[in-house]
Amino acid sequence: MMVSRPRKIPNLLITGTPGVGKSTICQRLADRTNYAWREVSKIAEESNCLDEYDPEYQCPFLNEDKLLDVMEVMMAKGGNIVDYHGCDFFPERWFDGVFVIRTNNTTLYDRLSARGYTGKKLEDNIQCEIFETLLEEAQSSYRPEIVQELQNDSEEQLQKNVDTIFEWIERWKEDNL
Ligand SMILES: Nc1ncnc2c1ncn2[C@@H]1O[C@H](COP(=O)(O)OP(=O)(O)O)[C@@H](O)[C@H]1O
Repeated sequence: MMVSRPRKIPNLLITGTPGVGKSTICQRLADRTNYAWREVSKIAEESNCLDEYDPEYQCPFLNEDKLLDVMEVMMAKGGNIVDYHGCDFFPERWFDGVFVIRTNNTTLYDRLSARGYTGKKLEDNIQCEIFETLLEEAQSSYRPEIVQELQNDSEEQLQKNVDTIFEWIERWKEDNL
C-alpha cells in the first residue's frame, strides 16, 4: 500500500465554467511559481483518456478513471496547478486549495462568443455560470475552508486574483513547514 506523506508545496485546483479565465490565471501563476500547470483537457487528450464524441455537448467524453491513474503520479509531490471545468471526480486528498473563478454573464457571453461557441454549447455554459454549478460542485466536493471564490471580470481583478493565490501559496508553505 502506498503511504501518503505530507507535501512540502501545495497542490491547487483552479476551476470554473469555460471562459472564466482559468488558463490565464494558471499561466501567470505558473510563471510566477514555477509550479506545473496541469491542463486536464490537454492531459486527457495526450494520454488517450477521451472516449467517443458526445454530439449534444460537442466534445468527447472523458474517461475519468484512466485520467486519474495518469495524474496520480504527477500529484504526489505537490507543486501542481490543476486547471479544469469540473472538480467532483478528483480525489479530495489531491488538493490543498480550490479556487473557483467567476465571471459576470455578459462578459462570459462575449468571451465564449469570441471563442466561437454558439447555440446550445454557448447557452449551457452561460447557464452553468448563472446557476453557480462549479461553485456548488467545489463546495460539495471539498472542505469549505479550502474553497475560495474569485471574481474575474477585468484586468485589475485578474492581477488581484493572481496575487491572492500567490499569497495563499506562500502562507500555506509557512503553515506547513
Ligand atoms: N480578468 C480578465 N479580464 C479580461 N479578460 C480576461 C480575463 N481573464 C481572462 N480573460 C480573457 O477571457 C478569455 C477566456 O480566458 P481563459 O483563460 O481561456 O478561460 P478558461 O481557461 O477558463 O476557459 C481569454 O480571451 C482571456 O484573455
